[in-house]
Amino acid sequence: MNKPIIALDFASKNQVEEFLAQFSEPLFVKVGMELYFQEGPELVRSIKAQGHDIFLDLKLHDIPNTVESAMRGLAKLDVDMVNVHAAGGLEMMKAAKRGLSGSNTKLIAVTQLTSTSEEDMHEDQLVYVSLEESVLHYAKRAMQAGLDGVVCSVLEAGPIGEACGQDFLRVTPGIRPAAVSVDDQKRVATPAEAQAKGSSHIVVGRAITKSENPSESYAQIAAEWGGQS
Ligand SMILES: O=C(O)c1cc(=O)[nH]c(=O)n1[C@@H]1O[C@H](COP(=O)(O)O)[C@@H](O)[C@H]1O
Repeated sequence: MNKPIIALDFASKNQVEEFLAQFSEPLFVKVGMELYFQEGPELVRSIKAQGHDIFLDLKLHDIPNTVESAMRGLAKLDVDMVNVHAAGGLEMMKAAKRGLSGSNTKLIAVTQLTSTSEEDMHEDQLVYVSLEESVLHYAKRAMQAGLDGVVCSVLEAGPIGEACGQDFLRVTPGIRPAAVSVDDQKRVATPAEAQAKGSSHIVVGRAITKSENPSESYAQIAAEWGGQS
């Protein structure tokens, strides 16, 4: 099983270093927009040099040419995983993949954000299929574009595994241990549910980073998920 991916949603390098100092083992961490826009590629290099795996979550969504060039730059960081928005379309996803050619970085596509409910999707996007159908459609397009997998909620991980194969990654945020508040997430599940319903990876932020004892919360989540901590 894969390690839980810890979302390092912090605003500064100091906060990240303070957080990482509480762990003695190599982690799989996610660097997202908040941190990357403050600290840039230098921090990514430094986290990598400490032996951690990195999912660089910048959710690219632009015209194919721009995304391809941006990915060519990100490929040089040699991170483990990056993402785009599937809503950017088949050609954009193919272009993103071309930009990464020659690197070992896995490319996944965000389907419908886990903060989106079916009602939100209808109102905001005027998409009137079910949320699961929309997510499945995006997953099939991502597979057609040659991507390694998708970001989805635990609720869609099983159907995507059946439609796209078990090797196609189902990276699932929106993870909440039973006692932790849901905040802005709408499609949530516990680590044990993620395990039972076919996620390949879980992404956990606040349940660890805002915990009184992050390393203990991480160990509990990893044990419930069944991954190595
Ligand atoms: O691409 C992502 O990582 C992502 C996609 C998605 O649909 N939902 C989602 O929550 N995320 C990210 O996953 C993390 C979840 O954080 P918590 O809600 O604090 O566990 C955040 O860093 C989000 O940016």
